[in-house]
Amino acid sequence: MSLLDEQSLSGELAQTPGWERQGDAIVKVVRLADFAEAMAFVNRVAELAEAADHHPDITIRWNTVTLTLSTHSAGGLTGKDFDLARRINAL
Ligand SMILES: C[C@H](O)[C@H](O)[C@H]1CNC2=NC(N)=NC(=O)C2=N1
Repeated sequence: MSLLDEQSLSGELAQTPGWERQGDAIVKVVRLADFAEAMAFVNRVAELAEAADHHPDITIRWNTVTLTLSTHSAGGLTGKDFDLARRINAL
């Protein structure tokens, strides 16, 4: 999977609402009702990540989940990140 150039990144971001670029990654912050809902959401993300064999960095602070996606093996953003981001958006 090859790194996306700046023009492709802009196009992908425009099709991936709720995610913002942070350097070599894209980030989404999701607020749930409470910690239990945050954990349930993270577990659904985990299922998608396992199915895709592509895994976000995840932090959980009570009801707030921060997902960070980057393709570590490529050293930056690839189509895999945006594919998974859009699957997460569809949850
Ligand atoms: C062996 C396995 O396919 C790799 O380690 C995968 C797993 N999940 C991954 N997730 C992410 N975000 N980047 C990777 O490069 C990556 N590599």
